[in-house]
Amino acid sequence: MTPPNIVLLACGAYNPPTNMHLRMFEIARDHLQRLGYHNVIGGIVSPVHDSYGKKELVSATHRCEMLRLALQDSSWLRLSDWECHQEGWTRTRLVLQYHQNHLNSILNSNNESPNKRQRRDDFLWIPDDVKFCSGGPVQVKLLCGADLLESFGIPGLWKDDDIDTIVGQHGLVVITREGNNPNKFIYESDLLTKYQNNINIVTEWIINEVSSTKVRRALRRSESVKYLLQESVIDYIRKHGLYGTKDKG
Ligand SMILES: Nc1ncnc2c1ncn2[C@@H]1O[C@H](COP(=O)(O)OP(=O)(O)OP(=O)(O)O)[C@@H](O)[C@H]1O
Ligand SMILES: O=C(O)c1ccc[n+]([C@@H]2O[C@H](COP(=O)([O-])O)[C@@H](O)[C@H]2O)c1
Repeated sequence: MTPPNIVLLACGAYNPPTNMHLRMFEIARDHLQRLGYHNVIGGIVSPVHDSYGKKELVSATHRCEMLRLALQDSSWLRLSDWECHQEGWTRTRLVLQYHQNHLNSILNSNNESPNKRQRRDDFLWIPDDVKFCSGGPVQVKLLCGADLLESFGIPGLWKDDDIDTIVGQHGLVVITREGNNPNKFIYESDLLTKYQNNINIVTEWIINEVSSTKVRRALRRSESVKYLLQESVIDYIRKHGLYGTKDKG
């Protein structure tokens, strides 16, 4: 059987997007390549809908615009504003399924008519040097930090069925994060242990505890955030006076 082509999808608030949000994709792809998966063909960043209602969340318009700027130099990562344009918040399982179905339907129509490929924006981001037409379908895996994995254990937050589908059918790539212990968390969960082969833990040795919360705090206090975010994102934040930067020059 032809192995599936892997697309990594990360979801979150991106309020604002930090360099670590981008780095996650790079270290995940490196890790998978070292394990012999040379078929990681793309990465999707999917910011959450405004109605998710997280503290201090700026509008999806701003978050999408900041992500667009942050991703503009990447050849293999793209923003998806699909989640933001839905009527309300969408569960992550459905986001993964939407993208997987969407990419596979493009792939199928692409097989029928190669010219169609040129016309589909969605496809243009897949690097040309990737042997995408190996025939395998696309499998969209969830890329997340270890804190998101551990949020599976918060009572009532995620549906058990959704966790089953996300881990069993899509798969997880988890980046370690200070203060979390994903291996122990998996060990303590029967469900996650059952699907252990579908979970890749990527150890981030260059510990980088940047978080959007800390960046917002620094901005509010007029402290520098240079090198934590892309320059273009910092300019955007200042231009629009986001996160308390209004009137601070
Ligand atoms: N420093 C980091 N190390 C590992 N994963 C991270 C890091 N920062 C963010 N992530 C991951 O990025 C994804 C998107 O996260 P999110 O937008 O909630 O960022 P955040 O910095 O954790 O935000 P906030 O501080 O506002 O809660 C999540 O899977 C999260 O675990
Ligand atoms: O699908 C779910 O049930 C689910 C439950 C909690 C959080 N999520 C997603 O996890 C992402 C990060 O959420 P948070 O609260 O850790 O910033 C965000 O994209 C949410 O849509 C998803």
